[in-house]
Amino acid sequence: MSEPLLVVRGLSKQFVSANETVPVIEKLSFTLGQGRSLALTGRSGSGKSTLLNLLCGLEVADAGSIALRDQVFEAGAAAAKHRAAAWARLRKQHIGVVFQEANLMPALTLLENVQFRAYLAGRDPAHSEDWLTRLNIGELARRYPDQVSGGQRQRAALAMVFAMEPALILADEPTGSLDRHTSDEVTGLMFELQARHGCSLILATHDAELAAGCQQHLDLGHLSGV
Ligand SMILES: Nc1ncnc2c1ncn2[C@@H]1O[C@H](COP(=O)(O)OP(=O)(O)OP(=O)(O)O)[C@@H](O)[C@H]1O
Repeated sequence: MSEPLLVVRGLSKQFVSANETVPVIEKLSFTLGQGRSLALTGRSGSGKSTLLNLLCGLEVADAGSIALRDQVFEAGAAAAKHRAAAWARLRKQHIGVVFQEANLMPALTLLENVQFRAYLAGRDPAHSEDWLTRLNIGELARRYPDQVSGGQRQRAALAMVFAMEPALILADEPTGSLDRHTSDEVTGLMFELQARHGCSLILATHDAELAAGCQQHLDLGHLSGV
């Protein structure tokens, strides 16, 4: 087993709305080694997106702890402001997030989006155009996000993540809006990057083939007994 990058212990999260409490993640524990990939599966509503949000600090857990690189986040322990700042630093430099909606800056071209993401993470932006080319959108580098399709935006979002050379990639249905051929290419690239740069990968997916390509598997539907 490689050195652990991420150690999750007793993690719980519930949502409280006007008339009900929805327990989503209950006492979840798992470890992900450096350079390993983990498929996160489970039926719709089983908590995949919620867990990814917890793992990058966009949601706060009710109980448990998350240890990532040299940081330990205990639910309720550290001051919220300190915790938010530590998560923001991790997201800027070490966690690449690819969620269902590609999060590009509308005033920047695709190339500028990738360059800016690399720059923010302290990486050399010189390879940005290569990443767009490898994702088959090199010819769209100088277009703005609203001048390309949803699938092309998603590939640009992946180029941004690759250009920042993260320690951990969190991907929520990253190939959901792509056709099978492009999806296979993008997935291949993700696994190649993982192998070559030793970054770890957590993929929330409904795609059994994609899940089977990962080294570890966490089925949230199974864990919560649904
Ligand atoms: N902000 C919120 N307030 C209340 N309930 C929420 C909130 N966010 C998510 N939920 C509920 O938490 C549960 C888990 O949602 P989540 O989006 O994590 O599921 P998922 O497994 O990612 O689903 P899908 O596969 O459909 O994307 C669902 O029942 C959802 O309705």
